[in-house]
Amino acid sequence: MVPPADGHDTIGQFIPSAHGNGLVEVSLPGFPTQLDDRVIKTSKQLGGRFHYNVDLNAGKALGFGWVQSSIGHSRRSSGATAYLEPVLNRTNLDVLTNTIATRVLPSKNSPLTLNIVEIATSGQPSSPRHNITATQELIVSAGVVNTPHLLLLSGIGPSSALRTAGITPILDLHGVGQNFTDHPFIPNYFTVNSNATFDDVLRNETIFSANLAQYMASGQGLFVITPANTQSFMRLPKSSPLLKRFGDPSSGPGSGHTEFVFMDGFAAFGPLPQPSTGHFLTLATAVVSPLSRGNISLSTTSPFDQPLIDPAVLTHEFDVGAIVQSMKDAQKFVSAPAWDGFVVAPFGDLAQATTDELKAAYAKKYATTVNHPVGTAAMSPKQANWGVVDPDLRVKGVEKLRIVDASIFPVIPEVHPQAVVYTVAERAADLILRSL
Ligand SMILES: Cc1cc2nc3c(=O)[nH]c(=O)nc-3n(C[C@H](O)[C@H](O)[C@H](O)COP(=O)(O)OP(=O)(O)OC[C@H]3O[C@@H](n4cnc5c(N)ncnc54)[C@H](O)[C@@H]3O)c2cc1C
Repeated sequence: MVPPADGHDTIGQFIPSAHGNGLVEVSLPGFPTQLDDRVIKTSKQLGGRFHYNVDLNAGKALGFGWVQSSIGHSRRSSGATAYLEPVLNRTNLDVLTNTIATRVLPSKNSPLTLNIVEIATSGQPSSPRHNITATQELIVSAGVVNTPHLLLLSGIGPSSALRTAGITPILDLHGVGQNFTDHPFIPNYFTVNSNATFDDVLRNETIFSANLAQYMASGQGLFVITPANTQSFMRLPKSSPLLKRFGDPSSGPGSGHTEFVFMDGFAAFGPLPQPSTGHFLTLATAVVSPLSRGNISLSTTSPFDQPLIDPAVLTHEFDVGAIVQSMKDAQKFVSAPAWDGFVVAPFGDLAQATTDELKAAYAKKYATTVNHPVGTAAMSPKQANWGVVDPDLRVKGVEKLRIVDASIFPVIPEVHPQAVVYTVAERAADLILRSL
């Protein structure tokens, strides 16, 4: 945890002892918005399911509190900046840019050993192809969409679907590309009585350029934030009929079912563009323990064509019911006294979404994903007949091929996934070292 960009006093905004000094830099919001105090005050006033949580990353994820972002010294801190850049001068490391892996290939059929990667060195369909053979093992980390894409192109996946797509199967592994899970997300828009939202920054090129210039020159101002400074994770009410009907899909009583993210302006998620006039609050709500499952499949046999992605957003009734509950919770939250004189009214279709049925229709119209997909090469127990990798992240039924990315998550975490991806990667590094 490093100081926020604006250097403000963070006492009471996080629990220092819950944070270490790892490689990825994390900080609290470095530019205040007019929503921040209102959110914190309301959560302290309402309590219960809406309670304040001083540090959402200190082991108890429920409640309302400050967003912690992987931002250090006003810049994004990431796997690239924290882990890769510092070791780029190592003699045993080569990074090939503008290069894509097009297939993994066997060096031996019995036992099936997949330790050759075919690459296209200029990243174009016409690029020359080269094969690189790993002496130890291949590690695929192409992400939730492209890891299953690469496996399917290589003939690893559901055999009948592969044959239909024109690929000769080399390993019948049904889980490849299945179990796609993401957090469905909707914007709840409210008109507000304020000229200080970020709406005019997005509408007016001069104001936008001034904000950008300030950020570039000093690392300060609006562009230093994500732009959400506060958020929450909430449980459904204990009496919710959804829990009775579907059981509890979360990982336990300390984990959320829904999330709120507060943005000080019109965030154009979903089908509606930013209106040309007016000032807004976007209270985005998400389901973080969804039961809908989508999939990734081949559109063609070319590695240069995107695969088909079916995110299956809000296709399970639990998810629809939970997002409707989040909309009611959002309305209750912004009706608290701290918002008096600021929030004017629900905006657009939300104003008409007065019943559960109409809220569900609104959610289906406006839903998108939070870009938190996981699960398309899921980890399962060693003997399980489902899943794609064993607990040591080795691909089932294959030698010398491991997967390390968010595709191996069997279930979606009820939080944002970046830190969990890094945790998996750290664990994988230990497993790989131990196996050498
Ligand atoms: C717009 C957006 C916003 C997000 N915001 C947040 C957030 O605020 N907080 C949070 O926790 N999470 C966020 N996420 C989610 C987070 O970024 C992902 O969960 C995480 O990056 C997944 O890591 P990964 O290693 O599985 O895959 P990735 O980070 O996607 O890495 C895969 C890598 O493989 C490369 N690759 C793919 N195919 C090939 C190929 N064939 N050959 C060679 N290389 C290939 C890609 O270029 C990429 O570099 C966001 C995601 C998006 C898209």
